[in-house]
This record gives sequence, C-alpha cells and structure tokens, in this order.
Amino acid sequence: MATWILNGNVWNESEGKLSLKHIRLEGSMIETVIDAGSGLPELEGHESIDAAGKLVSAGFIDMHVHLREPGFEYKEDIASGTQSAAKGGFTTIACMPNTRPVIDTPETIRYILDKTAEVGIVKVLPYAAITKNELGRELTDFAALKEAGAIGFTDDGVGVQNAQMMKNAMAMAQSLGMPVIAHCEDDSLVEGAAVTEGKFAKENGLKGIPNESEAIHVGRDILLAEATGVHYHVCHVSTEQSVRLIRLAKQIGIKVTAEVCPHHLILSDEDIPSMDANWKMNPPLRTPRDVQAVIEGLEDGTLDIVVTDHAPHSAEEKARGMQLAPFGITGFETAFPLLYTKFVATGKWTLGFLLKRMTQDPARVFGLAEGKLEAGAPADLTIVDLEREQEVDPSTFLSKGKNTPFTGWKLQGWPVTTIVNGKVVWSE
Ligand SMILES: NC(=O)N[C@@H](CC(=O)O)C(=O)O
Ligand SMILES: [Zn+2]
Ligand SMILES: [Zn+2]
Repeated sequence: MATWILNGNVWNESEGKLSLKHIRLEGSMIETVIDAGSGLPELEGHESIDAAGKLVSAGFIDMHVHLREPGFEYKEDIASGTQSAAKGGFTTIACMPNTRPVIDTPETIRYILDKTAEVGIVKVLPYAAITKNELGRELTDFAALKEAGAIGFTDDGVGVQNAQMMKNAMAMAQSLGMPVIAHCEDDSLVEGAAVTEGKFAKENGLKGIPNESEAIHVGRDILLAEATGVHYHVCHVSTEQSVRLIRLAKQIGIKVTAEVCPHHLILSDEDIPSMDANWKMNPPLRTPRDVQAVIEGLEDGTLDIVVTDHAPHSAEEKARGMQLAPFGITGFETAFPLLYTKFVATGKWTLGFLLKRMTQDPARVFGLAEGKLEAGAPADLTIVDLEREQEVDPSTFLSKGKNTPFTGWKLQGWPVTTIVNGKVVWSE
C-alpha cells in the first residue's frame, strides 16, 4: 500500500526556499513528489500523513556514532541507540568499532547487521577496525571485513600512532576501494589531559590537550593519502590547524573529506561552567578561535559533513569528574535543534545548507543511495516542526546516555516523525 505525505514543506534548492509538496511512498522507495498547489491526490486505499506546517526532509545521516554493542550495553545498545537516532531524525547511522570485543572480525560485523535487522529501527552501517583490538599493532583482514559488510576502516577512539601502519592500512583500503576514517590524535602530545590547552585549563590548573595533537595526524595522513591514493576521511575536526591542512589538501586534489560535530561548532572551552564531565569529549572543546575556524571550514566546503559522534556513557562514569570520566557526549537527540537554532534561525545559514550537510553530503562522501528527497530515492524521511521551542531534557532521551552539556538549552526545530523504508519508525 502506498503512503502519501501531504502538504509538507520541502526545501527547494533551485529556488532557495521551501515549497509545498505531496510525497508518495511505495514500499521502501519514494515514488513521486508533486506540487501541492493542484490540490489533494486521490487518497482512496492509501495511508496518509498530514505534514502541514512541517518541514519534510530526506532522513538525516550520521556517519559517526557509538552504539556500544557488543560489550557496553549498559551505556547503549543497538535497540536504544537506533531509537535515539530515530528521535533525532536520523534514518541512517554508521557505527564505530570501539566495542568489546572490537568490531575487527567478519563475525562481529555480521553480529551488528543481524542484531540491527532484529531490533534496530534505523539503518546501521558498520565500520570495522583498522587494527586488531584497535591496538595499532596488526592490521585486520580488510577484504574479509568488506565482504562481511563493513563500509570503511577506522580505529576511532584512538589514533593510529605508527605512520607505516597507517600507510599499509591506506594502501590496503585503496586496493579494495574502501575509505579510511581517522581519529586524529598523537598520544605523545596528550598524555592524560582532559580538556584543551586554553583558558579553562589555565584557570583550573589542568594540563591541556594541544591543537597539534590532532593536526599532526591530519597532516601526516594527508601525505599518506596522497601517496596511496586512498579516500581519507578525517573524524571530528576541532582545530584551526586541521582545517587549514584539509583546505590545502583539497586545493591540491588529494582525496580527503572531513566531518565536524555540533558541539565543536557551538561551544568553546570558555563555555565550560565547572569541572562537570558532561563537557568532556574527545577531541575537547577548543578555543573560540578554533570554533570560528571549523564554522568557516564547514561554510566553505573544507569540512564536508556534520556528524554527532554520539558517545553515550553511564551517569556513574560521568560522575567520576573531569579528569577521570570517559570522553564523550550523546548527540542524536539534540543535533538538529542545536544547529537549526544557532545557525538557521539566526539567519547565518539557509535551511538548505544545514540539511545538505546532514543528508546529501554524507551520502555523497560515502557513496550512499540515501540522502535525497526525490522520486526513486529510498523512502527515508524526517518530518520536523521548525516552530517548536523546547528545552533539552536528558530524562526524555531515548538514549541510555544522558551525558550532554546542553541540558536546559531552549532550542527550536524538533523532529516529530521519522520514516525508514517507507514506514514510520518513530513519532512523538
Ligand atoms: N568522542 C568521544 O569523546 N568519545 C568516543 C571516542 C571517539 O570518538 O574518539 C567514545 O567512544 O566514547
Ligand atoms: Zn574519535
Ligand atoms: Zn567517535
């Protein structure tokens, strides 16, 4: 049976404004998108969803998330993580392999895919580790992992410290036509620090994480990407220096793409109110100058996409304090309202700019069929109430992780219905 989504506001890129449309879904595909001006279609025998007054977008895509399964189900699992994603308007998410065991074998890839088919409510694309157990010592079996369904290789959570190891990984990935996705961090420059080098560290007498710890890997890896020809994708870019290096690499024609997180676009170390570990993530909140640089990087296309780096942890873990708590904050259920409120409602970006970075651009970077609202595309859609204002309340999160620095923020633009493969998977 077909489903009509009626009278939705759809972003019209050529006109740079919203247009009223009816969208017909047939099975798991979008069948037609028609102007609503000519009245209602024949609804007899069809389901319909009234989207009047709401934005209808291609479902959001998040290419960097932590679902914690297997092994850390007390933080999150595939069921709760995909529900949280759906509530945030995400219909496709790519999960990181820093689980227990690490996703470094075909069996663990298949476990993720099978468990998603069983309990997941959005599409889950698994990354596999670059090195066994993410220890940086021995490459995983890239060909077998690709065959099992891995979409790329990453040791997210840690940087690959050895340049030869990274070069070998890139050469292998390149031979298989797969991307390498890098968490950029030189351990020798970090050593136990929890926050960035900057005002907050100084005022609190803390050792800081320097910008170079990230940018040194970005620079090294760009050179290795040039040498191997691989598609190299930089995780959670947070520094001015990294943006500068990626911009230059793109100018030269090196195959590099990059992502940025909402928190690095919105918060600096100077916003951290106390030693509360809900403000601790990796990379850390950087200086206001870095925040400006990543905003400009996204605006000029140096940074391609927005990802959440959804990184749930338990309340007990976060209660250990700034120095001892694990790095990471939850992201799914605040990402769109944060960016809409801070950048679109203020007139800095068009709505189309934001939507593209969360739909079409991730699909382009990773070669996905999703991310477009047009006939013939997958019927993955997000309906958003752009008018709604609501406070961030972690107790309402579907994620097990309540670790967010945005508690109490009054935000505008909340997803209300999420559709995957033509079916409503979440609706408030
Ligand atoms: N981003 C974080 O602060 N934490 C991530 C690891 C990571 O993305 O590097 C985690 O797994 O908790
Ligand atoms: Zn990381
Ligand atoms: Zn991550």
